[in-house]
Amino acid sequence: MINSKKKLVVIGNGMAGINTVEQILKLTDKYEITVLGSEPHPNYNRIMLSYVLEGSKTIDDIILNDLQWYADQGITLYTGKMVKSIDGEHKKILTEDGLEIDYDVALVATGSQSFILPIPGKELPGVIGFRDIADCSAMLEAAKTYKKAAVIGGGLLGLEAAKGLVNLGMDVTVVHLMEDLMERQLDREASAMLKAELERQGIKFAMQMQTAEVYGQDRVQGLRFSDGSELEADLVVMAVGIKPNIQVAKESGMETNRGIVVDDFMRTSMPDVYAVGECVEHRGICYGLVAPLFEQGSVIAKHLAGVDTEGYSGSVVSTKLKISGVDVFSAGEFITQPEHTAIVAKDEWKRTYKKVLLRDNKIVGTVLFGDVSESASLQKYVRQQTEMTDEIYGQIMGTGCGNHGAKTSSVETMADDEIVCGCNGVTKKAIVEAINENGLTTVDEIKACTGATRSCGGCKPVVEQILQYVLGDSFKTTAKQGICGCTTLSRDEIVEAIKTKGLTTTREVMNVLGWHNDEGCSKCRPALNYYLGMINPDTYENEGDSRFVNERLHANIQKDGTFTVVPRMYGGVTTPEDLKKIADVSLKYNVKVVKVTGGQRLDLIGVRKEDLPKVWEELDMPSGYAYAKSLRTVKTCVGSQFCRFGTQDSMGMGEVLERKFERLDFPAKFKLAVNGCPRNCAESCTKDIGIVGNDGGWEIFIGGNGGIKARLADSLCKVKTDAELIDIVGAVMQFYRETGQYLERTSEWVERIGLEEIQKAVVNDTANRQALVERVEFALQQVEDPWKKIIHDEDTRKNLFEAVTPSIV
Ligand SMILES: Cc1cc2nc3c(=O)[nH]c(=O)nc-3n(C[C@H](O)[C@H](O)[C@H](O)COP(=O)(O)OP(=O)(O)OC[C@H]3O[C@@H](n4cnc5c(N)ncnc54)[C@H](O)[C@@H]3O)c2cc1C
Ligand SMILES: NC(=O)c1ccc[n+]([C@@H]2O[C@H](COP(=O)([O-])OP(=O)(O)OC[C@H]3O[C@@H](n4cnc5c(N)ncnc54)[C@H](O)[C@@H]3O)[C@@H](O)[C@H]2O)c1
Ligand code: SF4
Ligand code: FES
Repeated sequence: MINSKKKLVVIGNGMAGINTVEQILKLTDKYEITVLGSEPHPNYNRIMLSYVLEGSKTIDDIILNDLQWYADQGITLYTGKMVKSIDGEHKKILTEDGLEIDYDVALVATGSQSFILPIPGKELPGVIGFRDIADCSAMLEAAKTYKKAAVIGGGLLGLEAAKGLVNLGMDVTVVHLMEDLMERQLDREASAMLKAELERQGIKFAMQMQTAEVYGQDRVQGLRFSDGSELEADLVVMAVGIKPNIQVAKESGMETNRGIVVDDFMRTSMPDVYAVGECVEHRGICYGLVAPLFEQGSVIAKHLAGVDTEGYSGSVVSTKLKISGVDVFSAGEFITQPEHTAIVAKDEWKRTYKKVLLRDNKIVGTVLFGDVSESASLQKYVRQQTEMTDEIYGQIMGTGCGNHGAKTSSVETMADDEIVCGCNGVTKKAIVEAINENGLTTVDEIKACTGATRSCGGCKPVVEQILQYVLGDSFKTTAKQGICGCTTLSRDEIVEAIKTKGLTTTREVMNVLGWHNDEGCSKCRPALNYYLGMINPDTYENEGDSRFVNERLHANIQKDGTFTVVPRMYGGVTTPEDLKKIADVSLKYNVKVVKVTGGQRLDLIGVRKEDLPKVWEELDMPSGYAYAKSLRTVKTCVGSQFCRFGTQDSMGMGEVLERKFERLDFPAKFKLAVNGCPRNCAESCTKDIGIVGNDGGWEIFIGGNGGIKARLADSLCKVKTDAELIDIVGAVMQFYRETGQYLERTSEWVERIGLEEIQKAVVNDTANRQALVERVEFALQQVEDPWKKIIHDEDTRKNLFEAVTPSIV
């Protein structure tokens, strides 16, 4: 039988080449396909090498198409085969070891190689790039013996490599040529925030350093810089960019420049020879991310299958750094120019930064740090150069009022054509249709069906949300979510392990429970610090470094770098003597504003960091904990002492409760209110615990919230005596402390645990209530006033308050 199929030979078994083959196979079976790759492996996910190095994936995990796949598709695969050139006249592919393979159509997909700086010593053992499995294995092996690594280049690759090496226990310095990290993707602000976060995660930096030489005898021993200084290193990773592999093209006489020159249909200057991927130069641009390469592959697949296509017209690229606990996103233009209108929001406390650039009111670029929840929408707006409107402003900035006030980044409001998976160009609509039409129930099934999540994996949380949204109640997460990217363990598993294994420090938890990331991240470290303190209140030593800056300094940082001081005023009641002290201190330390807070306290705004201990000393009042995940305030109404309607002494009870439970740590901030009668002047309905007096005693409400996600409190129970009230309040607090997830407010906790379950634990089961009360009493015995402690601690005063700037967790 005569084989009527055309011979398609692909040179390069990497991500772009095989993605193109996959797209061709979806459209046509008219090609007999042969693939030649110089690496000894089947096609794997190069992007995930960062995760292999970091320790969260193995080589096996990152194989995209195993050998069986090639066999199943009828593809002839040659691994470890280096192609030398293409003989266009005789239509043959020639390999370095003398093989000749006929072709009708050839596709060059040879990718890039690491750019190695042309400096003395570059060939010393221990100097490598980071491009393939071999490089990754070499680094994993080196880390077993050697301890000091230098990564040259503070771009995406260098930073991911550095984090991986830190995880392997190495002492890592990133040597960067420029003033800012990732200067090709980020502006100065985001770069600085990124650097601070990575330093916190254990990476050191040598900025604005030009490497002149790698020195060493039989192996690298260090770097010498152009200013004559040196850095010791027994492993050097060069991550200073990439160089397209164009040798085959040059040898074959194709037009090349930096890359292989192609037209909009990805045709090279040689007849019937196409090119795709990082080796390509299209309209003067060589791309280094998979999304544009897969778009190129789609054009080739359509063209070769005879499906109409407009051709490839270039891509707007966006990038995300793949380091757990560091969310950075950038798309389009990112440096503010005079012609731009810039929308900028920076939150130093939450460590988030958002910049959106407009030109002629069109969205042309964005940089996000810390909160990248709007990245998908912004990517679309940048790609389409969407006109800025009030609605879009409200959506992406999460501000404004009226209809566009609410932050609406949920999948429910996401447009159908919004691209969810940037790497593979998969829209929300495609995912929803795939779920509905094929009865999909897991992210893995969506991956197999649509390709979403298959490359960098950055879109997985959104894909999971879409799945949840489409399936509603029948949604079950199959892939268990860890508390952060450093672990797959849930909050309950971690708390259980701390108890059963007797773990005592955050580092011990991370080591014993196999954290992917030795240092943890800004999500898990404060959470572990809380769980450890909650479980071992008497023995656990609070780790200040694992707390947010406000909790370390016991004051709230403001946008101008000054702090606020809120002294405790039990039940919102003060005295002329205390007011006088507050006035004196405010005058003496030039407090900018004295503000009455929503919780009936006085807020001294604008205190300089170095003055904080002196302010506390002279105030001689307890800390009001306005900065902490702790009992903030007990708001009270006038109550029966003075009010005509009051049946209960709300001021008195508020003071009792506040004195009793102050300084107790909770998963999140905690607020109370006590009212003398159901008129509810102190607004119990929006508090974590709201107490309302009635004729026969008190009614207790829980789970109220007046914040972004407002929620009216649920009635928990009615009690007759003050003693019963205090017991149940204590039991609710302890039950929340023991079962709440770190940062989960009671409004979410009540919804998650269920009101009935809480009633059972703290109202109906009196023995359980008693046990909770005993545990909360025990925890309360350990608390002390932080301000008092600091006032008498010279070292802390000097190091924490008189040092130049606080390092922000
Ligand atoms: C560690 C790391 C992390 C990355 N992270 C991301 C990320 O998060 N997001 C993102 O979008 N991109 C990321 N990238 C970039 C992405 O991996 C590349 O853009 C993509 O792999 C390029 O695909 P390609 O097919 O053009 O090249 P490659 O995947 O490099 O494939 C080319 C293949 O051709 C082979 N070859 C070369 N010459 C010949 C020859 N003469 N004969 C036979 N075979 C040959 C090579 O050995 C190689 O296997 C990352 C890259 C690295 C190294
Ligand atoms: N998360 C991701 O998307 C991701 C991750 C890894 C790699 N990649 C891709 O892989 C490719 C390679 O990444 P890369 O970071 O090497 O490339 P890059 O070109 O993005 O960054 C190289 C960095 O090295 C710096 N540099 C250049 N010469 C230097 C010198 N002599 N000394 C010190 N620093 C020097 C540059 O200033 C630049 O910041 C890129 O295409 C990148 O997009 C992407
Ligand atoms: S809640 Fe009742 S007791 Fe309290 S101030 Fe208002 S009316 Fe008076
Ligand atoms: S965005 Fe990279 S896999 Fe989806």
